[in-house]
Amino acid sequence: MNILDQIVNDKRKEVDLRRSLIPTSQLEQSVLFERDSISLTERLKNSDSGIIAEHKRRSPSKSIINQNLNVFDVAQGYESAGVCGMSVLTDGKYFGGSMDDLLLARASCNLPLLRKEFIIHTYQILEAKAYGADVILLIASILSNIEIKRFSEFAKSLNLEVLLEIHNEEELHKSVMPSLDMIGVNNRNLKTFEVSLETSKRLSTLIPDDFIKISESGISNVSSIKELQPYGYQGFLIGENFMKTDNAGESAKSFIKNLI
Ligand SMILES: O=P(O)(O)OC[C@@H](O)[C@@H](O)c1c[nH]c2ccccc12
Repeated sequence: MNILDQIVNDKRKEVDLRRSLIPTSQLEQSVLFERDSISLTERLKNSDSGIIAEHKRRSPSKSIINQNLNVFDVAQGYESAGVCGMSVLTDGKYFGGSMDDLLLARASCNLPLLRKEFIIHTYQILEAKAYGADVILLIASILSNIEIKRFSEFAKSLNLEVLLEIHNEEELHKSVMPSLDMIGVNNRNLKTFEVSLETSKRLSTLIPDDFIKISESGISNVSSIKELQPYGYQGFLIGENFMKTDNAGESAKSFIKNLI
């Protein structure tokens, strides 16, 4: 069994447990359900940098990245650095994140927030809304075409934007549909952890122009972004490169200064 299969197996158990404790009616009562979403796509369209900065304590590929930062400093730092949006990992077992991280990020900044999670059930989309997210991630390699349709349409009905993540051509073809807002190419293969920016370059021409294109993972310098921009990428998702430093916000700030 590869690591992605393991994560999804654990996630199914976790979601069952969560659903048995907190009914959807309770999630729908969250005050954050009434909040107007902030559009990530609009920010990306109007940005010179396109940086989406991630809060990520650890990962299965790198183990510990940084356990010493707190989410509100990171969120405020990213906001004052001028990023377009923030991605918050909420998986606990493999990434050291939590729903509380999302909630604290929401309370600390006015950035569009992406719930970075392995979504396999509509319940997790309600949770995303109830804890202050503006955008959800759907990972094509773990979902069927029908699930992608059902989940993305459900997200849109809650005024959440949808980022669909792909890693190869087959995943792209099975997923393209009007209920998506952004298509992200993960440069990291989640089954083997291999990283290559060539994946973004290769798939770029196949992504229809109706979607904002985002390149994800393994971006550690400005020259990688300059390399990807001619391929039509308007968003760049960066985690480890900022989180491995003592001050993620300052790191993002100097990165953006060098970029624009
Ligand atoms: O830390 P990096 O290499 O900059 O990567 C960030 C982000 O792209 C990565 O965390 C990610 C992309 N897709 C995912 C899906 C699940 C968990 C994590 C991810």
